[in-house]
Amino acid sequence: MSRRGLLFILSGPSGVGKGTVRKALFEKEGNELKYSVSMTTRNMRDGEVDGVDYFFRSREEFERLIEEGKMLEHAEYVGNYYGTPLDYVNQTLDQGYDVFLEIEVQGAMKVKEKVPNGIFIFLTPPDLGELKARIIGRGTDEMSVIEERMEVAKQEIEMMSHYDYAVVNDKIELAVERIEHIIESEHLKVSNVLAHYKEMMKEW
Ligand SMILES: Nc1ncnc2c1ncn2[C@@H]1O[C@H](COP(=O)(O)OP(=O)(O)OP(=O)(O)O)[C@@H](O)[C@H]1O
Ligand SMILES: Nc1nc2c(ncn2[C@@H]2O[C@H](COP(=O)(O)O)[C@@H](O)[C@H]2O)c(=O)[nH]1
Repeated sequence: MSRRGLLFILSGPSGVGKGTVRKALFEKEGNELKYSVSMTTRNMRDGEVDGVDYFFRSREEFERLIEEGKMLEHAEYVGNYYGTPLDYVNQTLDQGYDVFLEIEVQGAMKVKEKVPNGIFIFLTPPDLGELKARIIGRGTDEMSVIEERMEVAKQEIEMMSHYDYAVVNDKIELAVERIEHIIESEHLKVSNVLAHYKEMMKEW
């Protein structure tokens, strides 16, 4: 594989279904798309596995990695750090694989500054009532945190204009199909096809 991979960023308000849709997408996509596991300082939830769901790290370690320039982006979200380890993303793109990030909006905007040719996808809820119902239904947050997440969600929805695509998560399978279509279309863009041919021609 000679072409550098494409970087896809799935973002959107808390509870809209980013994790659910991403997992369903990866079950279908096999090995072609690589998921970048994030790092966080929040506590592990029941059923979560270190290195699979997140790299769970202390605040001290996270801050050291920020200082050392090891994070592509990071954000403080509801009292904890979340961030994308830089080396994995760079190495995987260099190997020619597409990389997929699932991150909140502040972090996505930082990636946009650093990687303007990333493909930014905003996952939207069918409506705000459904968003709140999903966060409550998940049963992972206390009511005060849910209210905080809803306030952040309203500000985040206003950031949609900075994204390339908006995908409504009404039904999981439909949201996954919409994202698959986006990935396919991005591969057909002349700029991306041309980059692939330019790399090939260097080798001839
Ligand atoms: N299309 C959908 N229809 C109904 N429920 C959904 C749908 N997508 C996700 N959910 C449910 O909504 C809840 C929130 O989903 P999920 O945890 O994936 O959201 P998230 O955006 O990753 O949240 P966070 O940003 O807080 O990590 C879960 O209980 C999930 O099962
Ligand atoms: N800026 C980043 N945000 C991230 C990253 N990984 C996950 N997230 C987002 O944080 C919130 C909260 O997640 P939760 O697991 O505590 O519910 C959610 O919106 C995630 O998408 C990251 O690397 N950078």
